[in-house]
Amino acid sequence: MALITSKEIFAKALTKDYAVGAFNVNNMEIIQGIVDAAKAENAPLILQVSAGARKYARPAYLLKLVEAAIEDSGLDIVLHLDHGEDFEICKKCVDDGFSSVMIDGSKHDFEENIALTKQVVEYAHSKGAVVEAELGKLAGVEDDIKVDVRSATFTDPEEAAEFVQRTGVDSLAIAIGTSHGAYKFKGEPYLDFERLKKIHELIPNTPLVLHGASTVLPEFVAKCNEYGGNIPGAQGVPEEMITTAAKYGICKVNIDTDLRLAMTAEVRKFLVEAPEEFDPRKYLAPARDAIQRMVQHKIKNVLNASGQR
Ligand SMILES: O=C(CO)COP(=O)(O)O
Ligand SMILES: O=C[C@H](O)COP(=O)(O)O
Ligand SMILES: [Zn+2]
Ligand SMILES: [Zn+2]
Repeated sequence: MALITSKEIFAKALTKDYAVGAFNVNNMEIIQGIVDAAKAENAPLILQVSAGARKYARPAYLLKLVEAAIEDSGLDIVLHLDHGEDFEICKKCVDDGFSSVMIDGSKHDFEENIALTKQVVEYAHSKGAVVEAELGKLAGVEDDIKVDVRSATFTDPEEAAEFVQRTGVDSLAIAIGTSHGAYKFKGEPYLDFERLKKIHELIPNTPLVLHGASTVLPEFVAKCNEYGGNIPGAQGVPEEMITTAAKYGICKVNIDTDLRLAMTAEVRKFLVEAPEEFDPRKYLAPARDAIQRMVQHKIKNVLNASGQR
């Protein structure tokens, strides 16, 4: 039971066409639900922390919670910085003991992204950590502005090959049509699988990462809306598309929105059905259990990572 890098688990995933779940964590109940699911499924696991999570939960708390999760579960776990904006936050997290960091240089031009990524790779590798970079832009989601997939800048396969060769990065997040949040597609869901296949063909040994990979599970959207929520038209990536993507080099699948929906649906339901209750444990416990069920479902039926630990 230890903090490990993703090197070995990605190498195995690449050869066996399954993907490793990378789940965003923000508090104890979310961590417990995810880790219990990975233990039950005997699956490799990445817990990832965004800058927003570091601000919300504070770094020291999250680090200790993940250490406790490793000790309590006996599992090897990857602790990953999600969407690191600059060298400084990547360095801070590596120095804090993260085994993996993402430097998200996708907002910079190609050469600037390469220079920034190389700087992070050099430092992280010197400390035994691994690095994820990003090439291509996911469409952002702002308030009620529905994502127009065409507004995203998809990853160029030849550029991806040059980027990996020049930076030495360990894994690469690519843009093929996904976006963060609950409103991923205006019309029919669409991922550019031809582009993914081409990227995988050019860099077959590079683990690829899919951000914005939540399905925005309809059952949770319906439950949220049934108990006072208001998220009409929320739509994500169909689960079969995620399973297909794992056959073409996608080794890491980022999931945050489905965690949020699973937790929020349970809390909303409880608060409507038990207005007399005011013990947070009464609604955080079922929320944690809902997260565990949802993550186990993803591992078993979407990522095909059960038993791959
Ligand atoms: O990409 C993500 C985290 O980096 C999460 O994506 P979702 O919003 O689809 O869960
Ligand atoms: O990249 C997006 C993840 O879902 C993290 O989101 P956050 O910045 O709200 O924590
Ligand atoms: Zn990005
Ligand atoms: Zn992301």
